Amino acid sequence: MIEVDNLHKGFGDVKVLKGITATFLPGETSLIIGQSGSGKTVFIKSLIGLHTPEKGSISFDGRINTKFTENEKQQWRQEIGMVFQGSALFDSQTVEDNVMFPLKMFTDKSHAEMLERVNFVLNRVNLENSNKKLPAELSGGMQKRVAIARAIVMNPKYLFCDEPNSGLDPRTAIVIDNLIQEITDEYKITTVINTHDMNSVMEIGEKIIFLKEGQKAWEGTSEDIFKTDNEAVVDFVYSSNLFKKVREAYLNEKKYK
Ligand SMILES: Nc1ncnc2c1ncn2[C@@H]1O[C@H](COP(=O)(O)OP(=O)(O)OP(=O)(O)O)[C@@H](O)[C@H]1O
Repeated sequence: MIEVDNLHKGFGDVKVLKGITATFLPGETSLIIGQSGSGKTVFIKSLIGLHTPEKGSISFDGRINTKFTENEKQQWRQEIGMVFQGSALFDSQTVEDNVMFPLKMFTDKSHAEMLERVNFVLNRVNLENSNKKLPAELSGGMQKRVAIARAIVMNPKYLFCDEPNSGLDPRTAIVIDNLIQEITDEYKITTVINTHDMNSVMEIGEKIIFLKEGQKAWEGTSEDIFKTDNEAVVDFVYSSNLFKKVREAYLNEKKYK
């Protein structure tokens, strides 16, 4: 479980995060949404320790990240998996080497043991038989699956994804979303995703946190988002005519049931 308490972060005079409090649970996929500039990236960077809070705290199963000893920090880093925008794979390394990288870096497993784990996670993301391929030989969706395999190879407690669907067609995006959600549930990972993708919000929004100008302006599920009359959320999520119509249809259906 990750507990964020009254998190403040700014740069110089610019206040970006203004007192965010939120809880993220194991086995749950949480989405952070909000307009460009609302602070989503600063929030996720704070969670992974790239920004130090000015005020407030972030605790990982009771351990406050700013109070870690060097050893605890090392341990915690190994408990984190990350999927970045654009997959961030090493272009000159094969799929197998990309996925094996964290194991080489953090463990003293034998090559055979590492390979067994790599094959297990590649199989889990439906990418068997691609070990010797280079990223450039794969589609965008397959590259994302390699990135997910690499993120879970260390069996993380916490998974952070920054725009995991960027650059993917809607169908592939749903496959990736569902994969992240399944893995989260299966291995009871605490997963936090930054997204612009409203399809994701509708599909996998077990918990959605809406940021507005650095504050948590709303929290709920994808069910709740249809029903909410929070103006800022409605404005943001239903800025597309298609989603507006979906919402109207949903509300009408509920009314006549
Ligand atoms: N390192 C930094 N130094 C100064 N200002 C920063 C820094 N990082 C972010 N900001 C500012 O913080 C604000 C929030 O930025 P952030 O990147 O978190 O927004 P976002 O919600 O992720 O936007 P987008 O959806 O466009 O990625 C912006 O005004 C940005 O200019």
